[in-house]
Amino acid sequence: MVTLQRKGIPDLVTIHITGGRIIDPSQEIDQIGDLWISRGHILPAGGASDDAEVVIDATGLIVCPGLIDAHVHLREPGNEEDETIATGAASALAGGMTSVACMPNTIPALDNQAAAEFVILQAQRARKVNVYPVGAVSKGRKGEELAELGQLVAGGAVGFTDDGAPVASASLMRRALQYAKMFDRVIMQHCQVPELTVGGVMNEGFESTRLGLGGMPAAAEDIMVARDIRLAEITGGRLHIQHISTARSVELVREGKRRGVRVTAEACPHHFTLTDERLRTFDSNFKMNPPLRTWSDVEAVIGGLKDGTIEILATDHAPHAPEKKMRELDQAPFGIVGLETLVPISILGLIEPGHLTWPEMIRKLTVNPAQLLGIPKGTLQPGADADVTLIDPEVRWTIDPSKFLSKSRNTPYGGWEVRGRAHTVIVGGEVRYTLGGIVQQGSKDNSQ
Ligand SMILES: NC(=O)N[C@@H](CC(=O)O)C(=O)O
Repeated sequence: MVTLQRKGIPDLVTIHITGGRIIDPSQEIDQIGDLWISRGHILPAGGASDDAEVVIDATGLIVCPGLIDAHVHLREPGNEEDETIATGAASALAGGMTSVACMPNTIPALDNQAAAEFVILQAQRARKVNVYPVGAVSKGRKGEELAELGQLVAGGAVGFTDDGAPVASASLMRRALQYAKMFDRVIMQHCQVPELTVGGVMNEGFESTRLGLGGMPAAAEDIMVARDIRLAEITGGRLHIQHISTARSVELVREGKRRGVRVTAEACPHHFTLTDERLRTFDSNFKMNPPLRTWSDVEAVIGGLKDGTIEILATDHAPHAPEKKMRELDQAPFGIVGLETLVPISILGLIEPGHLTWPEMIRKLTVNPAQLLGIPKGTLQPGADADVTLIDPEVRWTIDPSKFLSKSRNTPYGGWEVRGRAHTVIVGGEVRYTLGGIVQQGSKDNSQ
């Protein structure tokens, strides 16, 4: 329960969170205790001398560093009918995130300093979560010429990707890995050999043959993962494999790490909870890129999450307006929303079956993505920015897409009965969300 001892919630008050299970993998903490926040920062244990203006009884709740999603699409500019930075940030907040990294496949592409600065400005205006732009690797995401990576970094870009499309050219990828090293930034790759997926709608295999739908072979991903690990090895650059989906790719990353290559990987909830059999419904909410694979791939992704080969959980939140997603399966765009279902679906897929412990899962949503993006987040250390997520791990609820704060509804999980969700979300020392909705704060909220 949130008790306000003053009328309204003023900015940057002192907050006392009592009796929660504090899980902070950055400090190897997992214990019942209190957390104090004042003037936007975490206080040392023992807290403030004065009474707190806001007291949150966190009995039965998990208190952890604000969750970070390293892979979201916010669609602004260019496709505001699907999502805007403000609605995407609200959706993130409702899902328990305090920071997200947004992909550059906007129209125009996020490939220059002004575009990166625009994202940050819009996020500040929305005043929901921190939004970090990821710049394009190539100008216009055309895969021909390197974008101005240095200027993008100056504009606030935390990494580079042409996501939505791979960097198909090996020589361009090699140069990107070399060049980004100068800024200690990561190249995030949507791994797919494009020639092998032309006309593909779903995973290539038994199900696609049965349904008569164009296939996207697992090898299209595997080959690109193998190539790029080798390129990361010869350049010494940092490579991040986005939305890993095949058994062979997981094995390649595992082996690359063993050799000391600077490679990391992320997995999305749909790739460890769903398979290509779902396409038998011809429902476009099961159409995403990379596609849903087979059970052996799902098991391999879970294996990679368990042994640390895959150190990051991310949503690939890809909103598409209903009129687009309702087209026939081969015409509908790839992608599903994910921000508001990340926590319960990860509990369902990873915690309930005993694949990961809570601290292991929270590590993949806090300190690990913070390291990937090079941002000073993902920790409850004294002095850190007070980005904190309280999770109710037991509350049972039914996923109802009509209630999403995202502008889009394209989820495969509608109607699923799940357990666990964000209870209260604090960003920069401000309570911005509690179960039941966005907290309106003073006159400043949404007005600047
Ligand atoms: N992941 C998806 O299925 N869709 C992404 C782009 C992409 O990666 O294809 C989108 O922007 O919609």
